[in-house]
Amino acid sequence: MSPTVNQAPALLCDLDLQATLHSLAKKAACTPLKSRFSLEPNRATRFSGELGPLFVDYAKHHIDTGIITNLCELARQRGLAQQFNALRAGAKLNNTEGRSANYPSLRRWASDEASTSPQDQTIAAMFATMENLTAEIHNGAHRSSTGKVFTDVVNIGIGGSDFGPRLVCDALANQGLGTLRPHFAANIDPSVMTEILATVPAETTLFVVASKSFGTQETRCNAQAARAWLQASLGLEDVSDHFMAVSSKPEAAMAFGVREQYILAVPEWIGGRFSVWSGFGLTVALCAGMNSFRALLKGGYAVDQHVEKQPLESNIPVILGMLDLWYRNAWGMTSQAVLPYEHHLKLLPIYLQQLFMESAGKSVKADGSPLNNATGGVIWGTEGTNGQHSFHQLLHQGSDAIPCDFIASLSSHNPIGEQHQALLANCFGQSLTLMQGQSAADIEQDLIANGMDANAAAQLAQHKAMPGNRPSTTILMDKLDAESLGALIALYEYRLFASSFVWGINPFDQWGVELGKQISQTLMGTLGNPNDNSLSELDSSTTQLVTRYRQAQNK
Ligand SMILES: O=P(O)(O)OC[C@H]1O[C@H](O)[C@H](O)[C@@H](O)[C@@H]1O
Repeated sequence: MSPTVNQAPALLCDLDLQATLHSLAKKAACTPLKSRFSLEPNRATRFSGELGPLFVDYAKHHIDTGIITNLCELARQRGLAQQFNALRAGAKLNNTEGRSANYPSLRRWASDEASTSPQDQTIAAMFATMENLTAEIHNGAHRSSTGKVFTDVVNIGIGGSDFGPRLVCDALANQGLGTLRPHFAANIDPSVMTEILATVPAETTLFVVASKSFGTQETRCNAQAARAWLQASLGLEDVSDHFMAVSSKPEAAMAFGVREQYILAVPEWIGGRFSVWSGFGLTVALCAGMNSFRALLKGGYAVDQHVEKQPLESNIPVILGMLDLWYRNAWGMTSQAVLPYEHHLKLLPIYLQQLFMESAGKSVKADGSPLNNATGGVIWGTEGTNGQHSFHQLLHQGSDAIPCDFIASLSSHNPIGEQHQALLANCFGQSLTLMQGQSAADIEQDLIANGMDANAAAQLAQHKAMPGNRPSTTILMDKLDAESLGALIALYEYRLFASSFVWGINPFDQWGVELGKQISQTLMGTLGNPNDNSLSELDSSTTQLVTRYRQAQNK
């Protein structure tokens, strides 16, 4: 290894995150990414590692050994290891709601590690109910109101009660894991439910109403619509055989009309966007099998083990979390692209949008004091190669550098000729191009060599030049399955925790979504009631919108 890369800057000795990171970044920016590879022949092995069923390569980042040491030292100074211990011990890290966040305990259930703590017994009871409900549907013990075996499951839920099971069911689709067809209704837009109901058979469709609070407007409306449709289609008043519920408020589910034995109760401390590991995975168990659900947890458990046992410097989720913080706070980067080169991970970007943006979209520390640094940025992306014919232009030549995550499986469940090889060639080619770029001088020379006039070549070369030097991570798995998916989700979860804990924010609450809900409830009355005079209290823009809606109803 070259001594220039190995020279670690002095360890961080103060806690002013912004200032210390800036001085580190200033120094790091002097070495272009591609020259880091020539300076350090072992760079790829040094900055990569196995994480359960995943292989993570983070060598194409603006880092060297010294920077990693410094970032980990910062994490240490901010008490990251203690925070992880507290998380595992069930401390109430979600301080604004007085709840713990012990997600590893859910995944431990799928391991051989036995525990008799009261919390683990509650978890075991939840999964036993889940297993029974699933078995009764699969073996036909629980049938529809007309005595038929169920063929379709509609998960009615939104946010954390939708994204997780939707992602997992889509990821495992077409792997021959189950016979029940999954459908997902989240949005309150009536087109969603209408279109699902047009495709499912009333006699053999089971609705899983998934809502932690059982008070969410979208979910209640969609569940009511489903019930009315079943009653009308089957000519029956009692259609309760077609409903199951997953909730932390079983009494509210019962009041809605779900029978007690079909309610899967989930402990209150499990937050929506972390709930795929819990009873909220019921639709996964129904449609892909309980074994797949267990394998998902096992994949997550492998990451728990890694995070618990590895020192910070070789702790992959911690390093990725610190890189998020590095780019956000020291390089001023505002967004992060998630680019799955695997069709069945196409929902990962929207899953991660909720996980990261609802968790780290905060402007105060956990103790309520103001932050003097930026926190979570924007997460976005789509499946490769579609993005290459669209926003990759901005990734390559736009004025903002955006770190990218490339995620791929090494073999396909659906091979056709060399298509999967071509997919991977595109994936690896994109991260290489983002890093390497191409100078205007090289392009100009090529153009002239191909006969272009020197002036025209000089001008065109400016448009074609690629700045390069753009960082990315590549995450590989042998084949997409429940276990690798579980590891992938847990990796992102810990990565989020690492940056959040170092920032000092509470990543487990989401107060920012509440006011909008209240206002839309008020507007619901205003929109529907022409005699409602509260319009005078609204701004002129909102008044205009409400008036247009009212006029449209009278046309
Ligand atoms: O599961 P529910 O109680 O219906 O909540 C569904 C979703 O709505 C809330 O507004 C939160 O923003 C999400 O974190 C939550 O997952």
